[in-house]
Amino acid sequence: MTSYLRGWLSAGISSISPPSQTTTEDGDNPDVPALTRESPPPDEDDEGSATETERDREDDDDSPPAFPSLNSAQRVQQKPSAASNPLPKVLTDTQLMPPPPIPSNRLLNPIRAGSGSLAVPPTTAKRPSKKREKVALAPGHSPMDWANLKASGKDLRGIPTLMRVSPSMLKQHNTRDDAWTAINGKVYNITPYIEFHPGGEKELMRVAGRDGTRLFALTHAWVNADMMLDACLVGFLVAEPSS
Ligand code: HEM
Repeated sequence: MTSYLRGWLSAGISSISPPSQTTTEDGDNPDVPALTRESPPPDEDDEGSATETERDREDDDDSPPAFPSLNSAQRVQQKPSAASNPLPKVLTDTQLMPPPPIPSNRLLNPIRAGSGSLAVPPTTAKRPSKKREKVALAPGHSPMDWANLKASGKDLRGIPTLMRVSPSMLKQHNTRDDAWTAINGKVYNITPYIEFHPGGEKELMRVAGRDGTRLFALTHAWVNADMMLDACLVGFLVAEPSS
């Protein structure tokens, strides 16, 4: 180990010439060792005499350089054998990827299939027993008008703060002018919505004064009650307080 280090050190030092033999760049600090030039440039005289004739010959060559240069991108782009074969290669039927398999009947018709990840929710998969009536809404009562009314900032709740509503409290709000219903645990004042309901007043009033979650879901599970009635939120349905 020691001999290895010694050998390595001496080899390193030998490549550095002693300060006395070198001329440093600034020339006035002989203590700083400088690297010896392993291959000093040839003498100027030598260079001149050896290449004189070659240089003369080069100077005589007046042929311009190739343009575009031989390895330029421009040249490469022009290169493809497009000239010889201008048409792109067309794959035959056997070379093409086969078409995907035809989906099974079950995926195409989830309602008939009965279940499966693509099936519609069971609440609306069943044919309604009664004919559904869509009511002609009075002018100024379109879904867009309802959205505008909600956004107007008008009070549609009829109460100052949100409340806990028990089923017995809910029951008291069952008239057209004061109708509340509960859907998914939230209690809404549905009176302002009556004239905007596409299913009509009569159908909507079926849930007045009671929990309408089930009937609502059975009728139109796709309707987002939370979004439709957010401005009418009165409070939250709670269990009857024990007396
Ligand atoms: C309580 C909150 C309710 C809200 C926010 C509400 C909202 C809506 C909306 C947005 C539609 C139009 C749906 C569409 O075009 O796809 C609709 C239609 C309808 N709703 Fe309601 N609804 C409510 C309650 C009820 C209730 C309790 C019934 C009674 C069963 C009912 C019966 C209907 C009917 C029959 C239609 C029209 C027929 C149809 O579009 O297929 N709705 N409702």
